[in-house]
Amino acid sequence: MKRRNFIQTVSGGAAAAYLAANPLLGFSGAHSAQARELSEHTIDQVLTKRVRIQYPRFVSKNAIRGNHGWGYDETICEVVTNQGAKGWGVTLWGRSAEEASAHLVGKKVSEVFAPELGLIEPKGAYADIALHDLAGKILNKPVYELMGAKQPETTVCYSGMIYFDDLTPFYNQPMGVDIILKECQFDYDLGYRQFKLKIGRGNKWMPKAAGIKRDIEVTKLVAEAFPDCDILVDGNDGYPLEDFEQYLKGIEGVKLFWIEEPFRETIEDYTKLRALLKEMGIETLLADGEASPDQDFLMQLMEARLMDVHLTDIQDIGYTGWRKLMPELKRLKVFASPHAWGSQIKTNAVAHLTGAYGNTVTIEGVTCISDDVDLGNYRLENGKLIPSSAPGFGMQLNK
Ligand SMILES: O=C([O-])C(=O)C[C@H](O)[C@@H](O)C(=O)[O-]
Repeated sequence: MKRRNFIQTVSGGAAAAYLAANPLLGFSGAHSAQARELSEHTIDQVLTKRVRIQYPRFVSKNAIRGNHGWGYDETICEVVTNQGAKGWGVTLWGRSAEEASAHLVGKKVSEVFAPELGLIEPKGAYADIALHDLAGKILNKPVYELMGAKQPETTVCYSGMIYFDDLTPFYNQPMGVDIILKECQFDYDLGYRQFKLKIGRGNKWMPKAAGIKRDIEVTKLVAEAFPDCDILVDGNDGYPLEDFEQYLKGIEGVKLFWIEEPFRETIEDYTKLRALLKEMGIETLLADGEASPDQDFLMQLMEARLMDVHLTDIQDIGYTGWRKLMPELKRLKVFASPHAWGSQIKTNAVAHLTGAYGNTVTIEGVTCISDDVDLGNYRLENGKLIPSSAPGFGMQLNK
């Protein structure tokens, strides 16, 4: 995976230049007072913990991966200061706990973190999200406010938990398409008004023609049963362009809010897909950049106007990386939707980021249950996710 280093590009001396070029709302005079408060805390510990996250139902396969199951153990980082303040969050993939600990322990919070920027040095990346929570908790502000927004911009939130559950055996028989409708109803009752359907059953799990037929059937059934909801589809890079054309023809008349990662992104295939959509009179958004993102290539896609929504995962470039990316997306007229699959811990954290920066077309919702984590006061209202206004991310570790 190629990671354009968004954190590095704003580190050290470059940080001051970056800040000068990207003034954010709400920081002017508050700067030094916040820095002073953060300087009263010295980091004592950078801990790694595991918390159990459970899904409200079994989550099955997507086009490329087998059953996701009932949940998983999430690795989180907790940062503790000499004053007893604690902040925590999911870690960044591929970043080192040891490096973060060596860099952060013994330093004042203000030396490693600036509210208007995020992490100052990339060495602390493992704790990037935890430091945002910590700073919010010390300054007694929700993270969106820490980043300059008095009130969060609220965004619709889609259910990202609808997998190929029709293929899951129940007493040795696949459950069939009804289960997808039941799951949509379950999510509707939770407050979702957007459903993301996984497609690409023919990539691995069904004969190709039957898989495309099933994808079409499921999409049409959901559209018919929930006319007041948006439908998003995600091929997880498992839908070659020719097959995807068949799928689009099969669902004629169904409005898609977005098409996500139908195939591994290339300029050539996305150019053809754009042309096809135009020819078929289909208006939708093209969302990409989640799976093994190559940020330089994504930039090329965006500049060529072949991608409408940027999806890189929050654990990939982190909070600080996303904060750097957000103004670039606005300049390119591309929407944001930091990918949050995995757990509600991520969904909730993303709601603060998008709450502060806006320009987000929807947020990935993953409803969870956990004995280890109090997931805080987040609400789905009219399909929109309202972030907690408690300090930090407003979530607590139960043990
Ligand atoms: O957009 C999404 O939520 C994903 O594509 C998540 C993936 O389905 C994830 O479950 C995986 O990697 O298999």
